[in-house]
Amino acid sequence: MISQKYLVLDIEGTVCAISFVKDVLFPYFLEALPDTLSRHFSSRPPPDLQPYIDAFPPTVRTSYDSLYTYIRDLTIADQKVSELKALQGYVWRKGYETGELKSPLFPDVYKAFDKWTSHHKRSVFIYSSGSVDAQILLFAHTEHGDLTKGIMGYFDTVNAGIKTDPASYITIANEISLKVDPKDILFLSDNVKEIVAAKEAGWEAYIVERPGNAPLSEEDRIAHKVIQNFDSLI
Ligand SMILES: CSCCC(=O)C(=O)COP(=O)(O)O
Ligand SMILES: [Mg+2]
Repeated sequence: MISQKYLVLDIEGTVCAISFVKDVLFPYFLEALPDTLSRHFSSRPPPDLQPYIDAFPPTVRTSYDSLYTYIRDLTIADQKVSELKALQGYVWRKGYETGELKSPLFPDVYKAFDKWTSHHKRSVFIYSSGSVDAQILLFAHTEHGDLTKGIMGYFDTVNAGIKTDPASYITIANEISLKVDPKDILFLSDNVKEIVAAKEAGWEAYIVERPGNAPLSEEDRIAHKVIQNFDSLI
């Protein structure tokens, strides 16, 4: 059981496997990309797509080919840039709404959410490089139903900042409550640089070591608390 009232969770490598993002979500996006861009470059471009395309640099928006190559390369390189993340969320919406995409969260996550939100009166927030829209879709369409009722707020690189910058965690703490003691917030992530940034902001932070995550060094294990699931936190 934890003492912190506020929990802030990373997504990829923490509540779901990296393979779900790399082997399911990204391929879905890359497969849908040609059709999405063709519609944008057609004689009747969908108005709701326009702002997502406008966010890319004007020099690459000049033709289908240059925009396609630019976005494909960013995706393959797993660049955490906000315009790419926003477009991915736009494209994934259809997959989630048709049932083609379902988020397979680790089994302990469902159990922990239930306990934290219904019994223990913890407030759960999400902080991911994926866009807020993409985060909401992921939690609304899990293999065990919609978890969004238990989530108090969502943070991404647009409304909070990059995840390796301590200033982002200060922004989030202020959004949670201006009166919050940073020690009362626990951040869980697979990424050691994010854990370091959160701790610099005064938060408690644990590394989550899930199957398929990047290996941790001995120094990481000495410097930080490492957990393999959420069972010890409920
Ligand atoms: C919620 S969107 C899917 C995951 C994603 O695109 C991503 O970049 C996740 O990064 P995280 O910060 O959750 O490790
Ligand atoms: Mg992660």
